[in-house]
Amino acid sequence: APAAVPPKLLTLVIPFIGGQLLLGKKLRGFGEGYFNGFGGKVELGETIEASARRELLEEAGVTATAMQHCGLLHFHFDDKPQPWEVHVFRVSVFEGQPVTTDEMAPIWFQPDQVPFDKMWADDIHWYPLFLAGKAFVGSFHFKDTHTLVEHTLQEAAAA
Ligand SMILES: Cc1cc(-c2ccco2)c2oc(N)nc2c1
Repeated sequence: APAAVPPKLLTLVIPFIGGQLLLGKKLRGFGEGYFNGFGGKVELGETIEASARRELLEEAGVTATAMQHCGLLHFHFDDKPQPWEVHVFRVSVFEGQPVTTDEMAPIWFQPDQVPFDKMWADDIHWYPLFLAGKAFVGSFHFKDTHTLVEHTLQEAAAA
């Protein structure tokens, strides 16, 4: 059987505080104008959780003081050989004030105002579970970065 390509590990960190979500608006480069949680690649030698904290500090300028792993999302793409494994974290307390950088503007949203039309196509499926405080596991098959073909999603045992 063809050797499986190990998944690319990524983190996705979303503060959910006082009933509001903090998302980052990409100001330039890949995905300009799109909104997402904060995150990126897990580097060699760092734990997934340490990577999540680092990304939140680098991208939003705040330090997570209460954070829980709440989701595991697997992605595979028709146009990429390597699958992606995204670890989603909910931050309920952070220290500091969110900072706008030249790359990213942090913006607070009411749950019913999340701009799904300017977000990854998988988000509209799992955000309801995230907002309900659930833990979840999902698998998403993308044709390319913008085209979601099919997905499965389950609530998981409490994180
Ligand atoms: C394939 C993929 C990757 C990411 C991602 C962002 C940061 C780290 O991984 C996603 O984020 C969302 N919301 N959907 C996503 C799909």
